[in-house]
Amino acid sequence: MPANTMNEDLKRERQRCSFDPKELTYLLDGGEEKTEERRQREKFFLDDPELSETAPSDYLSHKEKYEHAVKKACIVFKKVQQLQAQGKAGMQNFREVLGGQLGSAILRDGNPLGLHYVMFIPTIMGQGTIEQQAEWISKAWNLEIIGTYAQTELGHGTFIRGLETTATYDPATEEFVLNSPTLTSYKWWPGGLGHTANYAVVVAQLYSQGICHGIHPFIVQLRDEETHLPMPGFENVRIPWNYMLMKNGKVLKDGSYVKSPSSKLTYGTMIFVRVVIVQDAANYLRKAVTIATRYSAVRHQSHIKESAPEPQILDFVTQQHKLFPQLATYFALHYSGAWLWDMYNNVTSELESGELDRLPELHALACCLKAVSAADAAQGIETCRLACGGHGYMSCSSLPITYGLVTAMVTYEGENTVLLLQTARYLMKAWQNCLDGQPLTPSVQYLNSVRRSFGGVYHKSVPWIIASMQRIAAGKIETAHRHMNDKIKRGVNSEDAWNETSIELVAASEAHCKAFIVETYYNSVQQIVPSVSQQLGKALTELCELYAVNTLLKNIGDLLRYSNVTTGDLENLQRWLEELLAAIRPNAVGIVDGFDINDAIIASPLGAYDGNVYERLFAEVSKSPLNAKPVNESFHKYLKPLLKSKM
Ligand SMILES: CCCCCCCCCCCCCC(=O)SCCNC(=O)CCNC(=O)[C@H](O)C(C)(C)COP(=O)(O)OP(=O)(O)OC[C@H]1O[C@@H](n2cnc3c(N)ncnc32)[C@H](O)[C@@H]1OP(=O)(O)O
Ligand SMILES: Cc1cc2nc3c(=O)[nH]c(=O)nc-3n(C[C@H](O)[C@H](O)[C@H](O)COP(=O)(O)OP(=O)(O)OC[C@H]3O[C@@H](n4cnc5c(N)ncnc54)[C@H](O)[C@@H]3O)c2cc1C
Repeated sequence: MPANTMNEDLKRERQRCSFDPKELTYLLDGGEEKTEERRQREKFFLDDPELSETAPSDYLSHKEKYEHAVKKACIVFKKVQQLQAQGKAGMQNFREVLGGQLGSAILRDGNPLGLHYVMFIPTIMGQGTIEQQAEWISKAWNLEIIGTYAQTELGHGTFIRGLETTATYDPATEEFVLNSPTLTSYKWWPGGLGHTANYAVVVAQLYSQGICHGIHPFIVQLRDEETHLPMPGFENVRIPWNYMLMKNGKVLKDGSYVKSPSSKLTYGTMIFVRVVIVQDAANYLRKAVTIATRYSAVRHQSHIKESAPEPQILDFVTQQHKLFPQLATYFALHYSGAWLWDMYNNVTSELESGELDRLPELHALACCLKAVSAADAAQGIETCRLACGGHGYMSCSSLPITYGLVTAMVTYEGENTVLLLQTARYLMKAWQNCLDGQPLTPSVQYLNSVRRSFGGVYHKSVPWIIASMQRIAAGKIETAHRHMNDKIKRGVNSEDAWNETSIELVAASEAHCKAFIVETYYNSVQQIVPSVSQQLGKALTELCELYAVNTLLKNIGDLLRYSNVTTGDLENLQRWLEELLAAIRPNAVGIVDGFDINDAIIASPLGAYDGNVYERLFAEVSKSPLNAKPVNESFHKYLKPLLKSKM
């Protein structure tokens, strides 16, 4: 590959960008100093020869992939410890390096220690008493033990009240006896459970004094700490009394049960991970859209005008319509995720002081934001892949693996439909409160004002779009509420009525979430614009407008159904969309440069900073062991005899 050459198209793109991408980088990182720290941290890991790929992991066996992953995870851990010793890393960095964008670049096929940091330690922190935290956290933090989170069973993932594993308290020995007696009660799916972890938080039905008290978390040793041999299977496994995490519900030594202030506090780790997923989904989307945007600036194909040379494919408006909404979606999810993270931290500290009032609203928002961000990021990444034509299909483009990672988010930590129905449950109550004149929580306040007016004359502004989306959400919530109640009035019992209305309930929940995202994104941009250069402010505003217009246009049917919009208004919206695509076009490469994703994290010949797409693609395929010899043995073994026999 020619050294130090920069693709000419990308050079031109960088010259025409209206703002300085560095300003965007500093904004996203939280300041120049933070950017420098992040870059240093990335360099510290990515420049380590032991962590760089010798060959793409595609060519390794399943077993080899696992062994490489463990080796790298251990190197990464030691390096994080070094940073920690220098006061340069905390829990947040552990998550970033072991689970986030940087981590997934180093450990492309997953991190065997991921669940240890993302769920095992947070569960002990959130569910353990002070004494239990003191006992377990430092051991876990220093990797004296390796944990995972074992909740899902072969028979149940969603309906956790239906888990079959039991933990029965035996006051005679002051122990719990854990049992997974059936095939369907096997713990199934927990990351690291197979070969890596030697401890787990096991979620089981608690029995004491003959009464079932529902699911609770227990620390269970899975493997010997020295030999790593598995402990005897899950039949009558005994663990000491203080291995039940007892910050919330407790069993006293005599077997009496002390209820938690809310049974849902046991579900705290799930809320935490859902909140983290929103940011994580956004980051994967920004990686995919960086790849597809740079590639589209370098790739020339076909004609716009017969008389002109083949254009960059980024000049096709349909290509812009595929990619620029993904750029905007990144920002929308980034700001909504940041908002949710703040709310999570505030509500968590309220819970610490016994205030539970805002837990239902946090749960409702975390559920729908996790669902919508996972689904939209997955769909956006797939759009980016398709936008790269055949080259996007290649594994080395990194787009298929990125899609694979993000589509898993749709299922794990609460399957999306199930989570949207949880939010719908909250919305149905909110609508009832609205009808009854009861106070509403902040995220559903809009129901009151929308109920009073279904009107609103079109004007070209994001606030008009926000009001329209709130109108759609309120309309859908009202329709689902009315349909469900009609069924109940006709004698259908409320559970069946819920199931029969669930298509509309899910749609209402999605509409509520989209309205929330547009509003949060808009408010964030409004706050930022005065503090950045005029050029960056303009670019950020255009992206926000694009997100709003595009989201509304994707819901034309709903808009026509729930507002008094005219066909003329719709034409105006379409024109606005096209104007925005044209306005964003010169800045597209600058925006993805502003994301400042290291080439080693991009890990794609299509998306490197220098734009040497074809040279890098060639270099990539030459790594395949299949290309090492001109004739593969299978020719002599199988093809040649077959060809001979035909003669
Ligand atoms: C940087 C690092 C990046 C790392 C990225 C991440 C990688 C991570 C890798 C991770 C890998 C993947 C790891 C994994 O996958 S770990 C396994 C994750 N598993 C799940 O998420 C299971 C999903 N299921 C559930 O959460 C529950 O069973 C649901 C919610 C479905 C029903 O439950 P249940 O049947 O018990 O409840 P109900 O429907 O009768 O409702 C009863 C009431 O409870 C309220 N309620 C319900 N839930 C909550 C809650 N949480 N907080 C507060 N309240 C809650 C609810 O609003 C209702 O309130 P009300 O209406 O009565 O007032
Ligand atoms: C990559 C990955 C990693 C995972 N890691 C872990 C882990 O570390 N620890 C752990 O404990 N678990 C883990 N899981 C399990 C995960 O949490 C569950 O798969 C998830 O919660 C969904 O549950 P399920 O598989 O039982 O799906 P199901 O609930 O069986 O879903 C199947 C279908 O049924 C529908 N459905 C189910 N219930 C309802 C309902 N009430 N209303 C309407 N529709 C419904 C769903 O919408 C879906 O379409 C992981 C899963 C994956 C894919």
